[in-house]
Amino acid sequence: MLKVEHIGIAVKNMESANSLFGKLFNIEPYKLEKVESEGVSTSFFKMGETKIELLEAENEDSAIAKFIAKKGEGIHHIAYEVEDIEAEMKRLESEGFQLINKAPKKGADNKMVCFLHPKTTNGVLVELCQEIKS
Ligand SMILES: CC[C@H](C(=O)O)C(=O)SCCNC(=O)CCNC(=O)[C@H](O)C(C)(C)COP(=O)(O)OP(=O)(O)OC[C@H]1O[C@@H](n2cnc3c(N)ncnc32)[C@H](O)[C@@H]1OP(=O)(O)O
Ligand SMILES: [Co+2]
Repeated sequence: MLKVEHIGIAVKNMESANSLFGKLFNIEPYKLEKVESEGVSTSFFKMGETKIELLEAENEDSAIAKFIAKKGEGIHHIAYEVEDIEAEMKRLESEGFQLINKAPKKGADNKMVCFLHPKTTNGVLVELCQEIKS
């Protein structure tokens, strides 16, 4: 794994969260992007070598909606950048980590992603991200 690519934070209202984190960081988000397949809208703040990703649910089936209903707003996941997501998925599965999605899927911010189940990662939802090379 190369670095912490982003930290995902679940928020109820993107507009107010963007305003709050914009004041906190004293910067504007560099990207607002909907990911239909995940039922989320996202907002990214660049923080040095890593990013903060705000996530708002677009529908009640969204993982973010369920998370907020159960746990409230807050840190949702940690994403790591990897060179070769398929190789990492194979390695991690052989190490006993549970893959939530068995194949990489298109995520936000030009990445292919997959998720590891929190019950196999000490309660922290982990996302792997590989940059989609143009
Ligand atoms: C891809 C776009 C973007 C990007 O960066 O590119 C994103 O990051 S999208 C982020 C939103 N999408 C996801 O999170 C997809 C992966 N998540 C899932 O598949 C589910 O949320 C899952 C499997 C983690 C939980 O599923 P579900 O909510 O249906 O089940 P439960 O509520 O029963 O949870 C089971 C168990 O896990 C605990 N849990 C749930 N979410 C989290 C979390 N974010 N962090 C830590 N733990 C979590 C939950 O409390 C349950 O534990 P239990 O002890 O049984 O209460
Ligand atoms: Co993410």
